[in-house]
Amino acid sequence: MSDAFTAAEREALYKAIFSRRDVRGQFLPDPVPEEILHRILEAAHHAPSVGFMQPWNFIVVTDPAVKAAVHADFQAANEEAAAMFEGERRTLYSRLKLEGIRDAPINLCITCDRERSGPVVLGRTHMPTMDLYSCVCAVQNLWLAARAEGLGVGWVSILHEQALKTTLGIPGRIVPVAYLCLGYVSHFEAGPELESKGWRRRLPLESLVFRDRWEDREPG
Ligand SMILES: Cc1cc2c(cc1C)N(C[C@H](O)[C@H](O)[C@H](O)COP(=O)(O)O)c1[nH]c(=O)[nH]c(=O)c1N2
Repeated sequence: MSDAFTAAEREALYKAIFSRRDVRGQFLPDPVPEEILHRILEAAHHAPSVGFMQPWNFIVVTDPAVKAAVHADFQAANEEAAAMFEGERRTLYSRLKLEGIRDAPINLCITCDRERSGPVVLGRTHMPTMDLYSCVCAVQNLWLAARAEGLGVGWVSILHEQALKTTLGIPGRIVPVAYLCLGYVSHFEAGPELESKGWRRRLPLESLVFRDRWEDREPG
């Protein structure tokens, strides 16, 4: 058997990549079957990790009371965030829907245990944040697998780290990397909502690619 993907397999992978969206407002209340949740968590668990550290944990939140508490944390942080923008930009910011915490049937916090495999980790010695980046790889695996399952995912980072830790009872050494809203959706948008709502456009790829060395030019 060849190690290469067939054309259809390749297409399916790119379809997941290009049609994955950050979902905030399109969640349906339909329950997510346990075996599907398990499949996407397995996908996350098969992410690469520095020194094969596998520093992640997955806190699956379904209790409406816990979701409501996280939503209150979001609201407090979001008011602070809105105040950082001026004039029209603030008005636009305030109109954006930036979370689906209470609408999504499942919320999922992906955390990083920075001490999982002892103090010396193969590959992390000179770049200590690599364990955190490994957890982000797990997030992306889950996000793409969810898309292939027809499930939407939305990442909510408008939260104070300590407030989230307190609300979820996360111990001191553990870092919450991603708070995700997860569930079936009415539809997937064709492109990023921040683009369709006029917040920011996708930069042209060519403007971001350098050859051999850093080039001193602005993207876009
Ligand atoms: C680390 C990180 C953190 C956040 C996000 C993403 C990532 C990678 N995004 C989603 C972000 O806005 C979105 O990915 C981009 O706008 C591109 O859109 P698509 O993901 O392609 O739909 C996001 N979106 C949102 O509405 N509220 C949020 O708090 C965050 N936080």
